[in-house]
Formats: sequence, C-alpha cells, structure tokens
Amino acid sequence: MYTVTKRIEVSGAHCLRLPYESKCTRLHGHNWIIDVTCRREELDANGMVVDFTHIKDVVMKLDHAFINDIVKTNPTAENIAKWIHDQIPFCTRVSVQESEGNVAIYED
Ligand SMILES: Nc1nc2c(c(=O)[nH]1)N=C([C@H](O)[C@H](O)COP(=O)(O)OP(=O)(O)OP(=O)(O)O)CN2
Ligand SMILES: [Zn+2]
Repeated sequence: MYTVTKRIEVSGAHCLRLPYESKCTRLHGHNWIIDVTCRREELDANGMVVDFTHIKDVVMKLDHAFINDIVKTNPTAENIAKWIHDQIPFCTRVSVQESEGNVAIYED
C-alpha cells in the first residue's frame, strides 16, 4: 500500500449558521492548515498515488475565498474536510486545523 500526504495552508473567511448565540455566526477568517492523505494499492502509470498538484488544485479553491460560497453545507471544519475528501481520488483522510488546538478529521 502506498500513501501520500500533502499539507496546504489556506486563508479564507466564513460564518457559521447556528441556532444558538455564537461569535462564529459573524464573518471571520482563519488560516486553515489542511492535511490530505491518499492511499492506493498500486501506483498509476506515472508512479503516483495521486499527483500532489491535483490535491493542491482542489484545496486551493478555498484560498482567499468566502467559504460559504464554495462549501454548500454549514462550513465547519468537519464539513470542509468532507468537501475536500469527496473531490480527491483515493483520499482516505482529511484533517482541517482551524486554529491551534481546533482540529476536525474526516476519514473513510
Ligand atoms: N466542531 C466545530 N466547532 C466549531 C467550529 C467547527 O468548525 N467545528 N468552528 C467554529 C468557528 O469557526 C470559530 O471560529 C472557532 O471558534 P472557537 O473554538 O471559539 O475558536 P477560537 O480560535 O477563538 O478558540 P479559542 O479556544 O478561544 O482559542 C466554532 N466551533
Ligand atoms: Zn470559524
């Protein structure tokens, strides 16, 4: 089994839709640190699990963006992780660190 992991930092803004009082419903920004892991039994014809550039292209859709316009579910770290996972072949795990100590992980 082969595994690749790519770390990308994206800057963006979002506001959460919450049914209770929270500062997070107001527009604010984060520098999200995102780790994407892909696993595959056999390499492709180019000797890759997945091209790091392809992973970067997906994640960078979020960079300098208003995340609510891109991720159609409530843009929590959890939902951002799932949104990334669903667009990358052979992706098994996405970790989204919103701030020091706040991390969400989606994995198969
Ligand atoms: N399970 C989740 N909870 C929260 C998320 C999330 O994505 N998943 N997101 C937020 C907000 O985005 C908010 O920006 C973060 O809130 P908070 O934890 O208060 O973040 P701080 O960096 O300000 O944390 P401190 O503990 O004060 O350093 C909220 N919840
Ligand atoms: Zn936030």
